[in-house]
Amino acid sequence: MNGSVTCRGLVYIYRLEGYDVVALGGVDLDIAPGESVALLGPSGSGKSTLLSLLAGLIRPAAGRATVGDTDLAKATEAELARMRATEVGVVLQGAERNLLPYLTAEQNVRFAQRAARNHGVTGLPAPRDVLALVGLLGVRGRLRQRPHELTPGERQRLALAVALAHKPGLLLADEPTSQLDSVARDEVIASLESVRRSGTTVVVVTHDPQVGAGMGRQVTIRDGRVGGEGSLGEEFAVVGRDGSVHLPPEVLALLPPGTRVRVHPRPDGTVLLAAAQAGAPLSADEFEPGDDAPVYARHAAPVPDYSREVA
Ligand SMILES: Nc1ncnc2c1ncn2[C@@H]1O[C@H](COP(=O)(O)OP(=O)(O)OP(=O)(O)O)[C@@H](O)[C@H]1O
Repeated sequence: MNGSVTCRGLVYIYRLEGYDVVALGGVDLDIAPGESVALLGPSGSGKSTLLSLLAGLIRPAAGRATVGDTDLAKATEAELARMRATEVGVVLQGAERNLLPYLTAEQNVRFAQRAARNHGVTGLPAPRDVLALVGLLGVRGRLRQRPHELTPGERQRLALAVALAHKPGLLLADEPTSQLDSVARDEVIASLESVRRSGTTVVVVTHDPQVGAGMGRQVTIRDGRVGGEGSLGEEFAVVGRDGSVHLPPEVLALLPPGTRVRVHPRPDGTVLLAAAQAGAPLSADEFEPGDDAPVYARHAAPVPDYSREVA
């Protein structure tokens, strides 16, 4: 597997009782094989959701995403399970969640290879080699120690080793340095760099600028969309199952809840028109993109038509 990632107009919606949360509102992103990328952005911007999608743990609501040769929207459950077992390594937030506490470091890595073996993968690396890759081999006999006997930094590197046990083409790590001191953090950054040098694509969600600086490229996610690095520079809103539209925050600031808007279909898209002042006349004909817009048309926002794509 070549470890590449492609996302086009990727949308994910959490369906909750009575309302939807649009976690990703049209992500465009390309990651080349062997790249290392930090996903940065404020809390709640959709970073972990994107990671879960790339890991094949959840499915896109709309848009396209491919990891290597796997089309994440079209793959069957069995194909996604195979991808997870053979091609993608995932480090969940919190090292302990990735480790079995009663197994030694070496046994943890060996255990993590079982799923790949069950899928017929042969020629897996020796656990010692995987531990060496993340810098854990030869550290005071760590091989035979259990997770609680390791330092926090070593535990996190063991979590990386477990995710790499089946030699995946793509490593996805969610906040691998949270709650580590600066020395341990630097060790983890060095391990990630060594993983990248081995040819594995590395995608890391992080709040830590130092971790971001240690990656080859930083991609910022804001409000469920990729910043200037990878987007087409368009703003997206998504039509929910009940027909409601979740507007981007900057548009919501102009059109607060309760605002009356006219929805005007046009050949080139759909336009929302809202009066700036009570009683101001509304006419879709008066809105011409690029024109010196009248005051009420400044609030017009073209909304891409996702209604056929969102199931
Ligand atoms: N299981 C869930 N159910 C409902 N909404 C969710 C769920 N998980 C995340 N969300 C919402 O989806 C949006 C994106 O969340 P996500 O966890 O992907 O962001 P994040 O950038 O990883 O945040 P953080 O940096 O805090 O981990 C947020 O509005 C969040 O509240």
